[in-house]
Amino acid sequence: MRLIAIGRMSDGPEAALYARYAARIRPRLDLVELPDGRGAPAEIRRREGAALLAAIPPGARAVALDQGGEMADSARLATRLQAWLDEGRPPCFVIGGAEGLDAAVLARAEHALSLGPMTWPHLLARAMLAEQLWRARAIAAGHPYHRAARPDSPRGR
Ligand SMILES: C[S@@+](CC[C@H](N)C(=O)[O-])C[C@H]1O[C@@H](n2cnc3c(N)ncnc32)[C@H](O)[C@@H]1O
Repeated sequence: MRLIAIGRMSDGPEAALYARYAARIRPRLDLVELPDGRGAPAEIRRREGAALLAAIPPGARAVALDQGGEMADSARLATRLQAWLDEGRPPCFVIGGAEGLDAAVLARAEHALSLGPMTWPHLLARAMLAEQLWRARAIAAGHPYHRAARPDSPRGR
């Protein structure tokens, strides 16, 4: 599996968090970091979008991380991920920069995945994705890391 993302992580807390989960994921998750674009917001999105598109291998199953994407629960993601792997087309996840993903990247993606309706910083989104991929693989393997049971919320949804 691959993760293509805008921005370079230094040795900050986001990098440590990402590394903690990414190291556990099988099949392994290769990280490709691309530099932040320069210019006005629309130009940044366009330039970063072109770089992201160029980094997606031809024929790869691109999966965009996007607020407007599917809001799968962890079990659903586990099922999806297993199906993608069984098909022999592992996902190539794509995370945008501060200006978000260009429309061309969203159009290229075969699937869009949401981490919820809130906007997350792109470096944190990487760590959250890595944790969810590790959790998804733990679910698929029957590993006790994931505990699905939770009480009904008194506030509803
Ligand atoms: C700071 S966000 C970009 C915000 C941008 N204004 C937008 O609306 O997309 C940077 C990247 O992190 C990822 N991201 C942030 N929040 C997300 C969420 N709730 N679900 C999925 N991806 C998210 C997306 O790939 C996004 O392009």
